[in-house]
Amino acid sequence: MDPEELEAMVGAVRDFAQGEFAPNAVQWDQDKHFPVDALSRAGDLGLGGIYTREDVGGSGLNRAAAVRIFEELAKADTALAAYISIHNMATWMIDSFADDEQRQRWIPSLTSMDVLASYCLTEPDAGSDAAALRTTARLDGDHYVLDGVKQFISGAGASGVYVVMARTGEAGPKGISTFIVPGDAEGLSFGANERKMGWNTQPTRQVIMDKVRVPVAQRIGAEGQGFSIAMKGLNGGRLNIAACSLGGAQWAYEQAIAYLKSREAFGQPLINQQALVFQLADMGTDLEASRLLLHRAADALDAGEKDLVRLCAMAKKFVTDACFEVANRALQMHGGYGYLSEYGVEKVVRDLRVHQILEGTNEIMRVIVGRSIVEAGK
Ligand SMILES: CC(C)(COP(=O)(O)OP(=O)(O)OC[C@H]1O[C@@H](n2cnc3c(N)ncnc32)[C@H](O)[C@@H]1OP(=O)(O)O)[C@@H](O)C(=O)NCCC(=O)NCCSC(=O)C1=CCCCC1
Repeated sequence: MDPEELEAMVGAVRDFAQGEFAPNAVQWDQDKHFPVDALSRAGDLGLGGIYTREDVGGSGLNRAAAVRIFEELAKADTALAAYISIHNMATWMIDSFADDEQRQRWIPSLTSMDVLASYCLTEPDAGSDAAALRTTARLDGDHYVLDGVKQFISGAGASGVYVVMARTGEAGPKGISTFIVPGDAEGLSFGANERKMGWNTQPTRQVIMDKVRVPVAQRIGAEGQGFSIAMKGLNGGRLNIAACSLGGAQWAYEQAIAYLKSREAFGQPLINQQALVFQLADMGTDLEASRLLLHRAADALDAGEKDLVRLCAMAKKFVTDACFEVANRALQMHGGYGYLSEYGVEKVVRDLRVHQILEGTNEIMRVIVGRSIVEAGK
């Protein structure tokens, strides 16, 4: 896609998100409503397979374009943008690692978002130490039989496709494989919708598998390749989540500037207070630095650079931490109004907080970056 086409696409996404998501986001958040109809319209715009190949209905864009798109979506509803990110991650994993027959079977309905997807790695007793997962997939003739529980699964219950990492062999990362489990599989059930601080425009539930039979053909990649597939999905997922933090924080920052210009105190507009303008200077700098690091990492992922894992982890850690602080400061600048739901800023703060925890905590991002620094000596 040439730069002009990309700008047109980003503009179309902005118009769509501002028209469809932004006017409803606060109410959806209050009602804990997952707007699947709006997601279906996002699918019409090509947002179900942003970096999925075009022959199966994907948009075929690169990761640098994807982070632009997630930033725009998140300005309208950060939590819903984050769900779209997860759907894209799961769709990409099937597109990249399934055989052609499976791609043709599953991907077109995912790229159109007629069917939604969930990514199932975390378990009640295996979060940061993902390679310790205990869900099993036992071979039985031409099927695998899956047993186990997945925790904190976005979209669970509403999704029609679950990309599940399960153990087919030895302990540790080499014994894990990846499966496509359809939402109507016998033996599949879901826990209650979790009550959360934020991310209320998407459901989070356990996915419970009790002797779920899945044809061998629905294993994606080779046996034992599942951990690597899951981590490769997460490299891009971490950038998308960072882009969602950036979009949410950029929106909150612009709201704060407008508020400071309109609000008078002590006989003059608040924007005349240098203490506040200095804060805006820090916030604007952090947003720009976040954007630069995010795009550096996206370019590295696009080019398959040797350091891509380190750069994705750096971007996820830096951007989600910096942008949470920006959004929180924007709330403070609104005074008491920042605490009211109708202003929308407190929703962004609640939504962004979890980005420091999920898709690898920011402590795990430091583990990844630290290991790489020690190994490379720089
Ligand atoms: C980094 C980590 C702590 C490492 O683990 P170990 O030391 O056990 O494994 P180790 O020896 O580092 O590695 C094994 C193989 O795996 C490759 N690989 C690892 N990372 C990556 C990577 N990023 N990209 C490509 N390959 C990777 C590694 O090279 C090795 O392969 P090799 O043996 O050399 O052939 C890993 O477990 C991790 O990251 N946890 C965070 C999980 C975590 O992020 N959840 C998030 C779950 S999803 C989530 O939170 C969601 C929330 C909301 C909804 C969506 C999902």
